[in-house]
Amino acid sequence: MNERVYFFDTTLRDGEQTPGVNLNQEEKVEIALRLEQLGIDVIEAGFAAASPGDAAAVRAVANAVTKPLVVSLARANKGDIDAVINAFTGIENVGIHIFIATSPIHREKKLFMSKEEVIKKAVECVSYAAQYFKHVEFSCEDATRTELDFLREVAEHVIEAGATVLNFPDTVGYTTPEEYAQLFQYILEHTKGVENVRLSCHCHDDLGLAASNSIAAIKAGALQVEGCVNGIGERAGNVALEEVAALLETRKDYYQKETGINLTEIAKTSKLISRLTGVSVPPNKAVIGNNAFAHSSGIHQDGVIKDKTTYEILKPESVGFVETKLVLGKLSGRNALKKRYEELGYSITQEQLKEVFTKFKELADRKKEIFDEDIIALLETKTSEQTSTYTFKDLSLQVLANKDYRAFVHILKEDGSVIEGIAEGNGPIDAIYKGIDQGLNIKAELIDYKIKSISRGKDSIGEVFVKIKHEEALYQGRAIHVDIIFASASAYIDAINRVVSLQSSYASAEIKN
Ligand SMILES: CC(=O)SCCNC(=O)CCNC(=O)[C@H](O)C(C)(C)COP(=O)(O)OP(=O)(O)OC[C@H]1O[C@@H](n2cnc3c(N)ncnc32)[C@H](O)[C@@H]1OP(=O)(O)O
Ligand SMILES: CC(C)C(=O)C(=O)O
Ligand SMILES: [Mg+2]
Repeated sequence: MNERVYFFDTTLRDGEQTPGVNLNQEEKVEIALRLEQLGIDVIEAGFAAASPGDAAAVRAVANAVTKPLVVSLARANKGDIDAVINAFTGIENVGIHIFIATSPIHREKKLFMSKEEVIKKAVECVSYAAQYFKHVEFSCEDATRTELDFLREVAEHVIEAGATVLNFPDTVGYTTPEEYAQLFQYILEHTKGVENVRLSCHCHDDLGLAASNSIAAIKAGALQVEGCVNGIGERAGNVALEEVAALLETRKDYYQKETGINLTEIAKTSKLISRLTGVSVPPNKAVIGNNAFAHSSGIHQDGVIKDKTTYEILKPESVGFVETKLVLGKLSGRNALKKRYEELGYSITQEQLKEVFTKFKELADRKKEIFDEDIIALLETKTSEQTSTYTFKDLSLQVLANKDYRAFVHILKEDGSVIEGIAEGNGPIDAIYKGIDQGLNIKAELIDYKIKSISRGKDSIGEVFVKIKHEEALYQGRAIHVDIIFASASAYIDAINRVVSLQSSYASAEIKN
């Protein structure tokens, strides 16, 4: 039978120590209820002595949740402990978390206490709190910079005084996986009474090792992991609990541990915490980042289409995300493009795919990300161009001394010849349209011109609609392109193609008659 690892969430306490984060009572309760859904075993709801508001929030959280145990942090002094006792008066399933720093740096430079004084304070406080709480967690702050034999000494004393959980925080993110594992092994092997308590790890990410250190501690025998969803917290943050949970699940074969975490709740919990704290999740963040299940290169996309396990070790739906994302862009291949068309309801032949893929790559060279609207537009453009007599080729513009424009427009005819039209106008579009008229020797009046962006972002595709009048009849034209000048010229030529096509159908009707 696999051992059970307990998840202690301190998003509402250490997480609130993230610079700029301040959660009010309602927000703490909302997050706590979600943490309960996530399957968190212990919720550290705050630091009762920090402010009357936090004491009230800690109480409100304890009243709101049913299953998880709720604790409040307290320094090793009677005042802080009394604040927790008062906050939890009359509530079941609560506990206290008392801490004092044990490292020489903190003893000498912050607390101004000797080893003996630290032990005395710790014992006094744990014994006092144990009269009120069945669950008393004790933390040796800055444990990873503490002499190992002193840690053992403190541990033995507080176990005797009534502590039920012993936590060895890597307060400043200083330790390494090997060293942290050795700390737990040492405590487990040498501490009297250790079999009566649960050992806990608490890692900060100052050197980017919070997850590696936490997992090393678990492997070495820690049965509780403390951290925050989204990895928020003081400085570089705490370990991201979702990473530890996902790792223990994905590599159950190796770690052989059970947890109470409902992985499918991770996405919702992460989003709520991000919204209420205002701390956004980086796109590349493991498990919860926007890109965590997005594949952008052709070879990966091809693999994932054939079988997701080629490039996914975790199913997005297993952590509450809807689906794998294939992000279309410059590095995508035909298989991903075809799949997206099919998902959007367009079935295309290999021949069509070949043609549209060339346009797709041209577009992708100009745009960072290709959206669904873009690829639909590509397909539609292709269809309308199939019947075109004239196609816009390129143009150049000159600004004249009087601020008018002169346009040199090149139009490709069906037979491959290029027609040039030159004209002046009071704006670039006016000059281009007059240039097209001149080149094609046609007299059309522009009745309407509209431009809108089809997709998202600064490099979005522009869609231009034009309406022209020719010999009393109205014709519409439409074109899309990332370059709006290109789209404007193409839309006008599209309308002219409709004039030409109607004229040629009249002509053939007359011949038949
Ligand atoms: C590693 C961690 O994350 S620890 C948790 C950190 N979280 C917080 O500090 C958030 C809440 N903190 C607060 O609101 C305030 O700091 C309070 C209300 C707790 C205390 O405020 P103040 O009384 O003004 O003290 P201040 O914060 O300036 O200094 C901390 C004092 O606690 C002492 N102290 C620090 N840790 C402990 C401890 N674990 N046990 C006993 N005393 C401690 C310090 O030595 C210092 O004492 P001093 O005033 O005699 O020099
Ligand atoms: C209060 C303790 C547990 C803490 O947050 C730390 O040492 O990082
Ligand atoms: Mg901490």
